[in-house]
Amino acid sequence: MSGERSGGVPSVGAFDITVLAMAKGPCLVLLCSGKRKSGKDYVTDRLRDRLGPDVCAILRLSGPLKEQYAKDHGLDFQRLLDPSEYKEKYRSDMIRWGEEKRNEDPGFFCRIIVDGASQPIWIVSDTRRRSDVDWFRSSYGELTQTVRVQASEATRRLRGWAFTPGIDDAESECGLDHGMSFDWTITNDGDSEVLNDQLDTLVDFIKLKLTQWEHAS
Ligand SMILES: Nc1ncnc2c1ncn2[C@@H]1O[C@H](COP(=O)(O)OP(=O)(O)O)[C@@H](O)[C@H]1O
Ligand SMILES: C[C@@](O)(CCOP(=O)(O)OP(=O)(O)O)CC(=O)O
Repeated sequence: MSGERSGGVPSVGAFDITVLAMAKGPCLVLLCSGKRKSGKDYVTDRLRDRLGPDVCAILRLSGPLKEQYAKDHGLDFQRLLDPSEYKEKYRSDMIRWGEEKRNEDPGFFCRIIVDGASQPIWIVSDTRRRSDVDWFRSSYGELTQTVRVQASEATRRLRGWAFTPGIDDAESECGLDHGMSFDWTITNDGDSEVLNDQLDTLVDFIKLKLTQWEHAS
């Protein structure tokens, strides 16, 4: 169940849970959002560390977006994935490019990232727009839960953030600021004990859902 591996080979438990997830669909879809440098990637990575990669998939809407944008513009896809200045240089144009795609088809990136996900717990690490939330809610209904990662501007500045007009005041950063009530809010201001306590509570909830899901016919 925990996805433990022995000698690099998936355990029977891990295999079973994958088969179950492929047959039943996901157990829980966590839609994670937060401002730049709030720690969305950090927090979602820590959640997956606790649950194990056989149980938990991190799905990034920006993954297929960056991949196609990199191909079209002759850029280094891997470098666009890092929390680096390279990504920041292209962010504004990637936003414009992604919005063109979403305007044609709001589910475009959502469908790509869920395709083939074989784990029961899905964490979408970068939900930014109401259309993303709407797509997941209409596709997975009550399996969806929203998670907001929160950090103060001071903390985000320490992590390299600086307010950039056209980005920090646009839909990409502000699309979920109003009209949403989040199921979970994780405060990630640098105190690891505070963060761990919040993750413990969320992981307990996820494990409970997993147990119910495994035993439901
Ligand atoms: N609780 C934390 N402890 C240590 N470093 C953190 C923490 N949260 C975020 N960071 C670091 O801050 C930077 C920005 O975090 P990241 O997860 O990339 O933010 P986002 O995905 O929201 O832009 C990264 O270098 C990350 O490792
Ligand atoms: C064009 C983007 O997808 C770029 C997002 O890149 P990341 O998801 O890596 O960003 P942060 O983690 O918040 O720094 C934004 C969008 O509006 O789609």
